[in-house]
Amino acid sequence: MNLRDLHEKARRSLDPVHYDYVAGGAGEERVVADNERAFDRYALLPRVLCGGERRDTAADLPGAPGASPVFVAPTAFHRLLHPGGEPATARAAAAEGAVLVTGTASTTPVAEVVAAARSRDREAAVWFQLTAHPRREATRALVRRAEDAGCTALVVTVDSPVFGRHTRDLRNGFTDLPPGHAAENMRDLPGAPPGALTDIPMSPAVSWADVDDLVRRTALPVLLKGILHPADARLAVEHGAAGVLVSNHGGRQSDAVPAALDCLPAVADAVAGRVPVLLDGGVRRGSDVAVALALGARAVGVGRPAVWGLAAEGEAGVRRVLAALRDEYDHTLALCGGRRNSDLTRDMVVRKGGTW
Ligand SMILES: Cc1cc2nc3c(=O)[nH]c(=O)nc-3n(C[C@H](O)[C@H](O)[C@H](O)COP(=O)(O)O)c2cc1C
Ligand SMILES: CCCCC(=O)C(=O)O
Repeated sequence: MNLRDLHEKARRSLDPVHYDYVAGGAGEERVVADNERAFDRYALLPRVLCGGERRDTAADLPGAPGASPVFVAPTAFHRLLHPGGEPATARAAAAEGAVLVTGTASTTPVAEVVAAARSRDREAAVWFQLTAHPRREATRALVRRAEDAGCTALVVTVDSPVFGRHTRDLRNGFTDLPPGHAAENMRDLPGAPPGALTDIPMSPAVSWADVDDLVRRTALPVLLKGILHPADARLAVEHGAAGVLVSNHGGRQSDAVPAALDCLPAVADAVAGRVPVLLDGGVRRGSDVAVALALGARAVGVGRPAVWGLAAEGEAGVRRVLAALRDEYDHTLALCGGRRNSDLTRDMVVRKGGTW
């Protein structure tokens, strides 16, 4: 199965405006393209004669021991893309042992998303992606909803002090959710009526003090999503983050940043093993997973590939995407002479074109 076929099927089945919302990014979409292209710049240098019959690709993640090394990155508005919505995605992720990061901008309340995941696997880990609200009481209420729902970690998006300018959405005039859809987690939050994209307000005032407040108030591990600068990775650890997610939001915020993969080694060096480093952006094949793990990631997220699976075939489509990536990754690991994820090391990734 080729993930490109599912993408094509999704493209045919979606309203073109909604397709553009998912596929598109900020500005000229240079970063969208670069995230994928970055993986093409590297090759894997295998080790041989490593002598092991069994492989174990499980990854220990905050609030998710033994998870798949491929997780579902948070993406908004699943009911817009398939009637099964977030519950379909959640069941698929749980069935594949993959962490689902469910979003603030979910079209299903977080409690229902977690319940759907647990209906497949009682131990399923669902993390909650938090967009900090300009009003602290609203942010705290969102966190409480995630905690009460049974989420096992919080993923705070830190790359969105303002919303990215999505060129295609601006051209298509896509600013509001169609009638019948709402950002359900925002219901009855102070000052945040549901019903429009713009009702998930972002806050340019968010700072490290908010991270401190969050870490103090919740017992859940707090990961920061959207770290690119190694100095911020260091700060994240100092402020009590339980993990750092290297991400440029799939090229949907700034169109002037490096590919996520190109930021990974420096962030991994800065974190120096103190907390897990994760990555999302441009992961499309099992060998991409291997390159990212070798360059210092504990696990990698997929945004658009999971959405294409959902739009094309609902729960079964998401499962196919996650199963294919994990299976291809396992095969790549075998070809690299690895038995576990930590067998992939930085010396096994080389720039294409030779180094002499
Ligand atoms: C349609 C769509 C919606 C997204 N919504 C969110 C969101 O609500 N919060 C967030 O932190 N990231 C969001 N993201 C970014 C993803 O979490 C992730 O960083 C990105 O999609 C990874 O790149 P990839 O699509 O190349 O895998 C969204 C991405 C897409 C494509
Ligand atoms: C308005 C909700 C945030 C969606 C988002 O983060 C994205 O589309 O990239």
